[in-house]
Amino acid sequence: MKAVILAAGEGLRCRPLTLTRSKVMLPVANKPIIEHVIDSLAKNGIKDLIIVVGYERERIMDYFEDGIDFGINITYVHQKAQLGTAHAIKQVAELMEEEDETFLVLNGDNVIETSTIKDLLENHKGNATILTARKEHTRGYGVIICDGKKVKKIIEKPTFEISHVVNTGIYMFDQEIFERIEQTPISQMGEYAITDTLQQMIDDGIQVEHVITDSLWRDAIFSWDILKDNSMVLDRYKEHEIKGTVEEGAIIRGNVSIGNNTIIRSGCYIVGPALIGDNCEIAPTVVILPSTTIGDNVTISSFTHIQNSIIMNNTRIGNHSNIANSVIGMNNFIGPYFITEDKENLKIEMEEEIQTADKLGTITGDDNIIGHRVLVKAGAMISSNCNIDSGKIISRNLPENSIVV
Ligand SMILES: CC(=O)N[C@H]1[C@@H](OP(=O)(O)O)O[C@H](CO)[C@@H](O)[C@@H]1O
Repeated sequence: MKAVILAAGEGLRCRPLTLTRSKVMLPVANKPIIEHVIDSLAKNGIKDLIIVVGYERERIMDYFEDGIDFGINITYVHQKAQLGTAHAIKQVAELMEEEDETFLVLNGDNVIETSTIKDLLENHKGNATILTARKEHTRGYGVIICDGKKVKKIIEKPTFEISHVVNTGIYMFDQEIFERIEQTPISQMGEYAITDTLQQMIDDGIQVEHVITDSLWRDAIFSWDILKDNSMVLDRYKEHEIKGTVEEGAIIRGNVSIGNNTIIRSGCYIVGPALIGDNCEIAPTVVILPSTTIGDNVTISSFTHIQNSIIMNNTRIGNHSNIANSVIGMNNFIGPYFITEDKENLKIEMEEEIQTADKLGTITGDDNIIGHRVLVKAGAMISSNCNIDSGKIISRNLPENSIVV
């Protein structure tokens, strides 16, 4: 059986992190989100995968290549214009062979575990089955009204609460779906939505079923959501290994992974769950607290504290810095005494709506140069390619290529 991963969109609401990579390539537990999906497919015995790519597609294709290193054969299809989920699925029609009676469709930007798709694979019946999950807050999702296994209605992103059963965007379809997609009209949002296709099938009397999962399924809607994804994956992570060097006098507590060629200097205090990649240098007296992931080639200087954060590859952080509840992108050069302020239940304006982040410091994109003694106020985001002079306080979002003097 073939699987199809939809990975063409940018993930606008995850900017500034998605200015340089698509949402599916954002790292969670030191792996792109889409790699968690691919791992789950490979572990469930799926051998053939089609990835629908678009925005920043080279990054995806260069990383996974033909998929052999990831235990699966990958073919790529280019969706030239992002015209919705039904339009994305339609792109793979020509690659389906007669023996592919049914196929699995997944979003590339959702973190899942091996068991998430098991029940769907085992319980698919008829023309279409939707994998659903129960969620307390359903804002931003499609929700489902059902009668037992039978789906009665699928309502895309309702503005009021109707149901706590959400559409995960993971489906089993048979090939009839392609004809159904042809008959799907464009939505008011200007997209061909697979949820409209499914609703039309239901209206035409075709049985659409759902299977509910209790396993991990996390969709990062906003950039700060990857902090929670990261901490949930780290809590479940079982393959901890210390490959690098831990000097005498460094204290490591709980589940901590340390990559090849990484050196943890004497006097460091690291509490897991935490992941540290390859070729990192963690200077004496650095403190790393739970739910932190540090990428490859990262240098952290003395007396710096990091907690519940993601630090991506090739970043340097100066001494006496304090980073909490933050995401710091790739190739950043950050001077000493860099402080991120953080706040709980932070209100952030996005697309003219107020969103709430449970707890957030800063989100910083890639390729920034930040001087010493810079303070970033809670929720302020630094985009990419910015240059910030020493002693500055950043209290609002900085657009790309900003120079703060
Ligand atoms: C039109 C469509 O396919 N909508 C899906 C899809 O929404 P996106 O905004 O495209 O991510 O994925 C959601 C799950 O991530 C699901 O809840 C929703 O119903």
